[in-house]
Amino acid sequence: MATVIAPQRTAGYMRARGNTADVIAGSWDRCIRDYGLDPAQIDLDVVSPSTLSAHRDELGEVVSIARAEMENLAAQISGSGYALLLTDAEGVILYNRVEQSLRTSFRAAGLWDGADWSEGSQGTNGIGTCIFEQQPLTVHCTDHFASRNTTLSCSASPIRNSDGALLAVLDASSVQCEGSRAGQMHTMALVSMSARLIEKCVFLNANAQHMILRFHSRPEFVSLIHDGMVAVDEGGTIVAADDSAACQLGFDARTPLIGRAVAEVFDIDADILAERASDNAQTVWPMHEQQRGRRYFATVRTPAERGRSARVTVAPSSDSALRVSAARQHQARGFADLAGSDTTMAYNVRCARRVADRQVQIMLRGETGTGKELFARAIHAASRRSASPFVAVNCAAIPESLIESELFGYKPGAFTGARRDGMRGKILQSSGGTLFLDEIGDMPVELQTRLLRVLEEREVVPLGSETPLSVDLNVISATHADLTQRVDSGSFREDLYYRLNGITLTLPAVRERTDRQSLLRSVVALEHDGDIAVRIAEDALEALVRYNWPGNIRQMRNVLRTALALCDDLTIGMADLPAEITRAGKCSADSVDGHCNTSSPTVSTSPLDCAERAALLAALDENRWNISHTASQLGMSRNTLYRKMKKHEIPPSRQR
Ligand SMILES: Nc1ncnc2c1ncn2[C@@H]1O[C@H](COP(=O)(O)OP(=O)(O)OP(=O)(O)O)[C@@H](O)[C@H]1O
Repeated sequence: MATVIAPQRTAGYMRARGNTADVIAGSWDRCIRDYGLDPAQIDLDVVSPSTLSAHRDELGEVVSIARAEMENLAAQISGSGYALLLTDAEGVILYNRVEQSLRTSFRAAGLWDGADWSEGSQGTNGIGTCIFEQQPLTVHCTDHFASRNTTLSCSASPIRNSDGALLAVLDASSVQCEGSRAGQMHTMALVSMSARLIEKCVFLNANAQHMILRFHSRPEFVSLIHDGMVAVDEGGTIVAADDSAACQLGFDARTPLIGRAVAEVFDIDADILAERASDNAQTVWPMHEQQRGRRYFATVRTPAERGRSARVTVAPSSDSALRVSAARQHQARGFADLAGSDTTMAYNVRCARRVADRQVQIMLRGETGTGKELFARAIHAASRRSASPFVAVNCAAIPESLIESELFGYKPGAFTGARRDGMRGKILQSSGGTLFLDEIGDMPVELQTRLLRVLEEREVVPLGSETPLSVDLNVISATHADLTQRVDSGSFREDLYYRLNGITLTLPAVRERTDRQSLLRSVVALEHDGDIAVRIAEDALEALVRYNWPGNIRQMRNVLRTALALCDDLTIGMADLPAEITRAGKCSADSVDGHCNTSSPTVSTSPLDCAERAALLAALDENRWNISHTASQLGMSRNTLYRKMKKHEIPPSRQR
């Protein structure tokens, strides 16, 4: 018998059918052709309690990891009328998180433990279609195939195991079809972030017996949801990798990474990894990828049998980039503290003081961790705006789909998943004060257009509203990238670039600063709040000054914080510093840039050895510290090169 589709729904279906690539149209097609479903005749299948319990057992600890994250997510969307659901890969709901007052309506809609929401059973729906497509998606109102489900709006994201196979689905559903499909983007982004976080925990637990390398091109993103993770066995072979690792390294899938030696992919091998692995994996190391020499930062976690218990679950307030960014420490420091005796910093402070109150938009440039945000806070504190808020937004840390609502805010009920009372965006929150837009180069182009309009018209229109609100906006922006290149490539609007760039101040990297000693002392003072002064032993101070600090002041703070915790009698010595830094201290006084130049007092001082060492360093520099390229230029194997570097105490990656 032919499937009958109600007339008002046929039009929507036919429109969708015009686009065969559309996932909803594809799903409707399957419902009719493959599953033989009739939209008016779809009943709910519910498994028995014993079958439900068997489904839960099969997923094991994934259920408890997911439940912990669902608590966090529920706190974020509370009051928005959404239920959170966890299903297995067959579409059976294993666990629900629904507010007490909404339980009856969700139960009536079939969004309850034991119900089967696979596509073959319920037709097109968030859970079932997500399982088929294996990608995050929203199925909104009449996108649903079954007539009985057209009041639902569901955003679902797959959860994969460490081999990439589908394990479960996390879904946020509403039983009241409100707003547009596009309005679900906010909910979709939150659900996807939670699903990624659950996958991270699953990956760590599944590979507890291996070393885990977590990496990102920016040090502050290491150990957060966007970092790449690879598991490496004792022999140095990559045994598992996640999608983010593959994507950062330029692969379409994880498979090309599996089975490869870690030393083929990065300029590190199993020995170096084992040396760097630690229980808590707090130390962030620089390393380079072999193919193009791209630099990353990484932590290495010890295998479970050598470290403490390695079972991982989601912390009560999970570590998404958003939350961490908000928690960053930025104790106020005035210009006087920041300038030091470095001439570039002194120039920056002089310029900033002059323009702070002159309606000149300041753009700060500098490598990561050079103190751009702290500098922006100092500008704000020195300006007439200091009594009003300083509001910081890191455009790179917020998923693209959330930047708009974060910046411009939204009206109550602007989209489902939104807070009931709406939200004043960061632009309005900063009115009268200063809006600090960090990593402005990562702002999507459409939002650049909206920001430009706000800057020109001094009015902001929150999402879902038509009423403009006036705003007294002062923007300080920051970037580590060369924005002129982005302007040339069309990914950054030229008019916005000139609007924001009244003056550019470039903060020097630590290795370029001439006041490294006083900077170190100032950071120690900041980290140690007791009355008694902390001493730094002479050799330790020399090593700290000589090291070239790729992560700049942020890395300096981390190293000194650990050293302060480890040191005896409030004296930081060589033993309290990481090996990378003490190696720098062993170099001769004429070393350059924190790595040894031609000789090392701890190894042979024979002229032949010194010459070999100098030749190795020159070749490594020439090849941007790419081990494969250097080895092939010198006509030796990578292993021989590593052995020689070890002999001459040359660290495996240049600390840039
Ligand atoms: N002069 C300073 N003295 C002491 N600590 C500092 C100084 N400058 C920066 N810091 C600290 O270094 C860390 C990094 O600073 P900040 O976040 O301002 O750098 P950033 O350049 O904005 O980094 P990113 O580009 O990665 O966002 C912070 O913890 C900050 O408090």
